[in-house]
Amino acid sequence: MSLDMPLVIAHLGPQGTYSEAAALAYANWLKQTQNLSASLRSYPSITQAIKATAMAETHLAVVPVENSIEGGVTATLDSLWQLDGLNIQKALVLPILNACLSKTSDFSLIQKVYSHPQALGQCQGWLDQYLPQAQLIPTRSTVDALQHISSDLQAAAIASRWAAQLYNLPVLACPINDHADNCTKFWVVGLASSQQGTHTSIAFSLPVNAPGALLKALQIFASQNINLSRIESRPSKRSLGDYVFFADLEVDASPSKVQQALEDLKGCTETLKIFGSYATLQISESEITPKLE
Ligand SMILES: O=C(O)C(=O)C[C@]1(C(=O)O)C=C[C@@H](O)C=C1
Repeated sequence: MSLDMPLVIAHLGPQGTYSEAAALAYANWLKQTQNLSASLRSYPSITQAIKATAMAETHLAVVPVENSIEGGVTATLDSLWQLDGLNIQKALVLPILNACLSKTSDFSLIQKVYSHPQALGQCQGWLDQYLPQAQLIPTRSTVDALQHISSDLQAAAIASRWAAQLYNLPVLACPINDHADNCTKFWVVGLASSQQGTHTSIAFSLPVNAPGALLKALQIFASQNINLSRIESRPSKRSLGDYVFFADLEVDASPSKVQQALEDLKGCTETLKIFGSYATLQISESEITPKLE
């Protein structure tokens, strides 16, 4: 990969996923603010998109990290814990308006609903109310769900309205997410170091599974008056009850205090990963669906 070549951005594909929309919004932002051109490259899984960037096959990856209804995207958190060298360059927050797509307009005919597990979870209440008879089937992305409905009148898929438009499929209902303000945060990750921004993200494991071990780590932030805007645990996969903790720290007012806190944190964690500091871009519905009225 040479520095002269246009930026390549990895994302979960195929064409028409929310991840592609986030990657496009970021590419547009790069063009407008830095006159940089970027091309997108789609991968069959979030893990593969992140790995491609860790191995320098692409410059960046745009991956979902957290949804306002469903919470953390485990493939992203687990990959960032396992791989080395990646830093968060930017966070993007996208509104997510899910649509129910099907070739039938008769709800009572639908026996199967396909989608990405995050999208199925975001519409759980709607599915229970309108399609209680349907079996919910997870797919690798919202767009991967669409192949199942092209010839099956008993199937529906959950995807975006622009995916419906792109693949010429009818929208039965939209939006169907259980909360109107449904949004997903994406991280732009890359190998470059990132030191400026409003938030710093970290992940750590504890040396002992003993009373007070987590408290001791968190006390460092409390005593430096650093607010945590998110804390989340994932199984370490070593043994039952052993966890890795992911935290986002607000750095705005006090980058030097955060620096000091991270130094102190090294002393009471087993492994500490620092993913860098970054700013957040809010993307509006009109920026990601330019072709829809
Ligand atoms: O399947 C897609 O379209 C994706 O981009 C993945 C994904 C996710 O993993 O959270 C992205 C945003 C939405 O929350 C739903 C699904």
